[in-house]
Amino acid sequence: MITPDFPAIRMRRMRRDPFSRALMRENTVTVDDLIYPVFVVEGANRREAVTTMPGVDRISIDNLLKVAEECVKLGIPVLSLFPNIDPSLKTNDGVEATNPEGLIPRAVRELKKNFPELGIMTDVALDPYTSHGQDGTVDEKGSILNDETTEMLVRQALCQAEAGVDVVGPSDMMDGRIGVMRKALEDKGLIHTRIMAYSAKYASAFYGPFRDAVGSAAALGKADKFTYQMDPANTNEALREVALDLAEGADMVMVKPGMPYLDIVRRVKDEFKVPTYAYQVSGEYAMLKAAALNGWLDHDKVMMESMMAFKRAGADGVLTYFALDIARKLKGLA
Ligand SMILES: NCC(=O)CCC(=O)O
Ligand SMILES: [Mg+2]
Repeated sequence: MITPDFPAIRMRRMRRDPFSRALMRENTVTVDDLIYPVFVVEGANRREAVTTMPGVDRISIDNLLKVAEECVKLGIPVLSLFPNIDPSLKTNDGVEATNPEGLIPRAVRELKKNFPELGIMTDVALDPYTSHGQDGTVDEKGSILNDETTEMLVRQALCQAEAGVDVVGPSDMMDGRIGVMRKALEDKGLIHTRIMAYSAKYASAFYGPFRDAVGSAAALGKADKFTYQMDPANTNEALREVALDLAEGADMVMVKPGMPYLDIVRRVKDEFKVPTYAYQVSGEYAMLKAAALNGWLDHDKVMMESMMAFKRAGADGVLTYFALDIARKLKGLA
């Protein structure tokens, strides 16, 4: 069928050449969009592969400093730290998370001493520290206690902030934790610590490989996190969660997982117009890597296209295990 506008309007005209494609391009991916999550372990010169995340290692603090140096060289603005804690330190309440001499506070101090200009973010959550792999204290009946957990999270956030971290990222989904955390930080004079709230974190099966990486998979077993993380069926609920975290004092909000939840990213950005981030989680990384390793997908092309999809959905930045690969690609080094 011939439409009245054709051939006056030919959409293919602007797509014909690289120059006109560049002129009409609506979104771009830059190194400023990247937050690089890394897994930290105790010890010296340790580097252990996470088998379910090809290309990702758990590294000791000395090796972490080398990674940080590369991030600075490449211009990656922020590193985000996740610990793999020795099982002997894990308890029901996860109190090791509040130890100022623990793995993460030490890593933060070393990083800030050596690379003061590199942004450092920490995970505020108890699951790497609990004997049961849940993100909170569990009572006799198996319930995750909200207010007791929040108290511990506040102590964890203060401990990280006192070690000098720039951004705390509460990823636990307890109610009311942003408000008490913000107040506690202010009361201690820690007025510059930014809070990136994992506001809309879904109870997703895409976190599987991450739980191997931090060593919480075995402890968690067949248990799930549906009493605190969001139901993947819901959208409006995510907007309420974001509204609450902003009202309580979050500087930035996050949607997690990423690619299967781009509709949520777009709605959050449209509704609130605040700094909005997405987490391309371990399972998303694993599926792209696995397909690329099999020769079924072009690694770099799907990596860059997935980043562009986040930008198009309205994300201001993305936590991604591809961050180094993306930065090297953008700098023409890979
Ligand atoms: N609190 C951080 C995570 O749960 C990360 C999940 C993932 O990468 O799968
Ligand atoms: Mg909430």
